[in-house]
Amino acid sequence: MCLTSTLFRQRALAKPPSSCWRCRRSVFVRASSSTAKGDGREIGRLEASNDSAVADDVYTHRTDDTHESSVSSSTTTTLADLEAARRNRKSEWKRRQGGQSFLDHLIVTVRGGKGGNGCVAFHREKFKPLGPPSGGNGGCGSDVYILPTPALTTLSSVPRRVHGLPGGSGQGTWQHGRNAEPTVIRVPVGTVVKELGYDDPRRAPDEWEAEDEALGEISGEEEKKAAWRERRWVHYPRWQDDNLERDTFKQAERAVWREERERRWMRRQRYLDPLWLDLSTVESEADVSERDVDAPLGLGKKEYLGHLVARGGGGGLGNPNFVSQTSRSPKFATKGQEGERIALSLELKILADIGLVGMPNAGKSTLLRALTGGRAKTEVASYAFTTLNPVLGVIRVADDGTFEGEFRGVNVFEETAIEEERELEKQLAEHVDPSLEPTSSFIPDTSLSDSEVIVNEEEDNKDQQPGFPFDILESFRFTISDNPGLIAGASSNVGLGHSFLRSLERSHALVYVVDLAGDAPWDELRALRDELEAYLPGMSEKARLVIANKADLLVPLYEGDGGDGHEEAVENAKAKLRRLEEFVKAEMVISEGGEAAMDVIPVSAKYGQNLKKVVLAMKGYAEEARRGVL
Ligand SMILES: Nc1nc2c(ncn2[C@@H]2O[C@H](COP(=O)(O)OP(=O)(O)OP(=O)(O)O)[C@@H](O)[C@H]2O)c(=O)[nH]1
Ligand SMILES: [Mg+2]
Repeated sequence: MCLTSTLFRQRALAKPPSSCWRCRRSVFVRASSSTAKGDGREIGRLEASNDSAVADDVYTHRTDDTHESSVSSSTTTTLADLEAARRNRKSEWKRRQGGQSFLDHLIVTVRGGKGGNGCVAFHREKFKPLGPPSGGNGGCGSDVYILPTPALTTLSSVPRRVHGLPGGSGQGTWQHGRNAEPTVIRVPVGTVVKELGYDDPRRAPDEWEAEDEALGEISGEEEKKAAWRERRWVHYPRWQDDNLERDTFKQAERAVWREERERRWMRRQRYLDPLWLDLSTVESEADVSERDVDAPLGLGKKEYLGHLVARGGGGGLGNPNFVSQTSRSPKFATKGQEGERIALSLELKILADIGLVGMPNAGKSTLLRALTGGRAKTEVASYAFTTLNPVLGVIRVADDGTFEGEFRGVNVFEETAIEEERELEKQLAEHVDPSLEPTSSFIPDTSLSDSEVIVNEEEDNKDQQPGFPFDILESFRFTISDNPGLIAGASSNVGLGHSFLRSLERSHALVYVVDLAGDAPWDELRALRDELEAYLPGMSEKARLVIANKADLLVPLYEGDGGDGHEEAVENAKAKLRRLEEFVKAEMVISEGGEAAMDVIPVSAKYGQNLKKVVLAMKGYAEEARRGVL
């Protein structure tokens, strides 16, 4: 049943639309139609059952019945789905704010190249006025491949529409057209490619539906028939009418139709087994296929192009192909075939050893900056949803647990450039002090002079080069991904939704980050666990550790040491931490590791306190994962 009619009956639409918005045909379907016809098998049967209808039926291929069956499985779409889709669009839009070039989900429409046309020509030579037919065949359109490429880290460089190149047309004196070069879509390693299903509303029409659509706009049977022929045949100049009368042409037309029907049927079969590729490793030809032993000697080694996703159309046939006993000089040739059209959904899953999961403002980005000594360029600010897309950081650890961030000696990790820029803009807008310059990303140690601060920043750049002293100490490295904040209700796309969690699916271990200074960190933990479960049942079992951040706020470090209220603050902080630990013991067990409770480590990411413990624990998980224990 047509989706638009369903929506109308649910009163989601005020009046019935004149055409189905998904397949864009003006067929409006009866409410009583059967829902059992929705699969591609049925479509294939209906297509195949048109056996005897040849010349008159060739241009009206898709009947209303097939239209009904093709859209019948959409009936399950409800208003809640539409609302979820709207929220999804909104959260995607939010994630694209601020010129973010990171892209981890994309729908790409792919079209194989069109085949070149065949040629109608006759050989001409001196003293030989009536030469044989000599039109060349058209070349094949380009096939489209998809190739995982290690140099890419985001899908932003992948075009949304990919059209293969057309094949060259055939020419006189038996010159065949050139086959088009293959087209390669390069995607980052870790991309999952899924073909959109037949009933997916985001799917673009395939090559046959596109033709039906174009022909559907033409009124009158004769005109449709003429348009159908126009798309398939090339005639010798001024011989079109004559050709249409001839039996040889009618025979050829029937043969073309039979072959076309077979291709249509095969295309529908493809919907039953949609493409699904997990491109997690870099592949080479050697991994995938054996070399063809029958290939001619001396043939250069073929470059590996990746996985074939859409075939280019075959080239048209030149007029020598239609020579027969009864027709020695056929004056027609076929045009090139359309390439396959498919819609692919690309999802990028970042592979990190550890994934940070926490509410907005819990301090995930500050933690990543502290662990990498500020090398991971993730934004820190005091408002929710500062981080809009996952950011990866590499943690380098020495044997004794010293990590690079600690080694760099930066004291405080605070608000980064964006927060400062906003502050500056605000002040400029209020005309406070136009000469105000943004300060350094870090608040330096008060014992350093201004000139030393600058040196510190220069050294920061130098550290990127080889020869940094930590290179000698480093014995292990692992990756952490900082993620946008997850909030209760994210599963229904509240906030930024939880689409970014797809990156965490492939992380070996997850670590919760909660704000210990908040009112009820245990409630935060519960909500986080529930959201992970709502996203993917069983996903919360990957969580291994709870980091209780912002411990410094409970017991101020630099003020009142031993002063009034300090003892009391310490006692309160201890009591809160104990309560959190009890909650974790009671509710957050690691089932895989034999019902053990998760560790809770209080830290201050901002001031780099107690991070060594965190690093050692994370290192343990990463090592376990590499040994295949996790
Ligand atoms: N006092 C104190 N403040 C912290 C600490 N860690 C983070 N903050 C502050 O908390 C605020 C939020 O920090 P972020 O690192 O941006 O938090 P986030 O979890 O990445 O937030 P989103 O990206 O919005 O999800 C910033 O103002 C930080 O300076 C800490 O250990 N102590
Ligand atoms: Mg953040």
